[in-house]
Amino acid sequence: MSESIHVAAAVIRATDGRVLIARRPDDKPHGGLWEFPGGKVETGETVEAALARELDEELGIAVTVARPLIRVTHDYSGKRVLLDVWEVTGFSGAPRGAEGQSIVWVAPRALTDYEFPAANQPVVAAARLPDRYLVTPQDLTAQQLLQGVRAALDSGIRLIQLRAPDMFSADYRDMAVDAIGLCAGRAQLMLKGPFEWLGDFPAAGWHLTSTQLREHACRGRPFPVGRWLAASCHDAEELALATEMEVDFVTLSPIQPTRTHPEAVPLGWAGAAALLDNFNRPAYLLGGMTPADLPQAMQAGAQGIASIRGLWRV
Ligand SMILES: Nc1nc2c([nH]c(=O)n2[C@H]2C[C@H](O)[C@@H](COP(=O)(O)OP(=O)(O)OP(=O)(O)O)O2)c(=O)[nH]1
Ligand SMILES: [Mg+2]
Repeated sequence: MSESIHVAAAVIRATDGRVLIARRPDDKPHGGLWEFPGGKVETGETVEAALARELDEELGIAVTVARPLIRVTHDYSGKRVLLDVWEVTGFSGAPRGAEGQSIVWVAPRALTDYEFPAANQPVVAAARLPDRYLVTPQDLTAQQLLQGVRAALDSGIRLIQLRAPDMFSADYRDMAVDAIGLCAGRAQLMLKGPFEWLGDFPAAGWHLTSTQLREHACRGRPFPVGRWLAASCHDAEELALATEMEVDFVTLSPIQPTRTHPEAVPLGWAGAAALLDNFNRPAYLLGGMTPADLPQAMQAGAQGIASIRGLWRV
């Protein structure tokens, strides 16, 4: 296959969280579909320079703050595109459709109402997901857990995994119901438990263990898109299974040595970056991460960090 076309694109986020999308002109490839503004990186140009140039040309704005969000490789019938997507949170000027295209500011959850080119599915997921994924600690009472979830919501956490491996099943299920109620309208809750419970909590997303992933990946997604599906991955093989199963996002671990899994060999930053280079979906780095690690996690190609102790406040 010929070399891929490198494209710089922007998820431009306003202070109220809404994202700017543009309608591709009818006479261009994928005409009429919505897109994240951007265009081809020119020879000798850095991605950041291309991003700044395209957003000036297409929207008349000057980028001041941007960070790497996700890189997606996609084959359009023999034409390979590398979408290099950056999140832009600072710019000067008022965006307008400088090439005559329609533009619209959309709430993240409403992005799924718009039709994008095929490569964009993981980009839309990345635009909807936050940069921190809280995983709840073990060995807590239900009351302590719910108190911690409340504190996390108040501190701005928007994605939470209810992990309670030592809890009896009935207690976990009760707590799941309470946690779903607490998170409603404020955060996305992800449950982790026996595969047979999948259908019992439709308001919650589902986070598969790597064992469940290995066992069930060949059958594809267990439920349609629209409900979040995630998986725990530790190596290239599991990331490939996550792609096969069409999960929405993954955790990749361990990055650093951790107390939870002292025996596991850490991937390190370089190991994580190499794995993510060949993976097309949002990934949270897990294992010894704190919010201070966010910039480095993003540079490594991750959506952000997942953490137990690094994000738990009580
Ligand atoms: N900008 C952008 N391009 C996308 C997205 N999704 C997607 O598949 N693409 C593809 C379509 C094109 O094949 C390629 C980028 O093309 P483009 O038409 O924006 O390139 P450009 O701004 O340099 O335009 P031109 O000078 O070639 O007219 O990437 C997206 O969300 N944003
Ligand atoms: Mg363009």
